[in-house]
Amino acid sequence: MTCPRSEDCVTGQLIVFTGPSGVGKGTLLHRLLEHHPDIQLSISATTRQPRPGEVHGQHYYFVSRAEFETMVEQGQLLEWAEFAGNYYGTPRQPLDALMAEGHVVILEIELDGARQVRQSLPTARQIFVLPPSVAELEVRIRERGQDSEAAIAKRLARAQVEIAAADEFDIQIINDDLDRALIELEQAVFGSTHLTAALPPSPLATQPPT
Ligand SMILES: Nc1nc2c(ncn2[C@@H]2O[C@H](COP(=O)(O)OP(=O)(O)O)[C@@H](O)[C@H]2O)c(=O)[nH]1
Ligand SMILES: Nc1ncnc2c1ncn2[C@@H]1O[C@H](COP(=O)(O)OP(=O)(O)O)[C@@H](O)[C@H]1O
Repeated sequence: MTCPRSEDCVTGQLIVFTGPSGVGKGTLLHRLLEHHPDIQLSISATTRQPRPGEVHGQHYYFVSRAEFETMVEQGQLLEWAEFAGNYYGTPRQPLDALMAEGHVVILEIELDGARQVRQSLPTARQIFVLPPSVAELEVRIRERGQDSEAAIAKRLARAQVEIAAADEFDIQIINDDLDRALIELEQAVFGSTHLTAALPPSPLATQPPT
């Protein structure tokens, strides 16, 4: 993470980024990293099968259930959870290295994992992304076309529980208009009183800074 004036910069900042399946987490993070390539995304381990276009070691570490259970037994994971019939977890060692280098690191993880991190790393900033409505969430997850009917049903059922927990998080962002949600995410990550003031105006900002 490079900053024009180090005293204005928050380095080694951990961000937890949570939201129901299909809400737009991956889309928002992809756009955020286009504008802020220094931000690091933690690469999770999962037992889910790769989706078309997903690459081992880039999107996830795709592992077997036995391999995942070994990672848990050996304490290799900062947090882990079962979600929609698969395991997901954050490898501890690569995260520790990125944090030691002073990066802004984002964990894109589900609710149970966010709760574990809230206990173990309470200084992590926790952000929850909400859909404009549950109906819109279902439209998005269906139109994405990457999940079976059974998976969609499990994920939508879980979404109700996750949405009900949104107020546990430091910041809530409604992903209705993507550009506006992205500006809110940028400000949530950098802190509206910290880096945004030190950075050139975001190419995303359509409003003059207040
Ligand atoms: N607890 C935890 N959840 C994770 C991790 N990696 C991904 N997830 C979450 O697992 C859920 C399912 O992820 P995925 O199968 O990629 O589906 P998507 O949310 O529809 O893109 C999402 O809520 C992710 O944020 C992890 O390392 N730990
Ligand atoms: N603001 C938005 N308005 C409409 N569609 C969106 C918006 N944000 C994301 N999408 C679409 O919703 C679907 C799910 O987005 P994705 O980023 O895969 O969600 P998640 O990573 O949270 O599961 C994708 O097809 C994406 O193009």
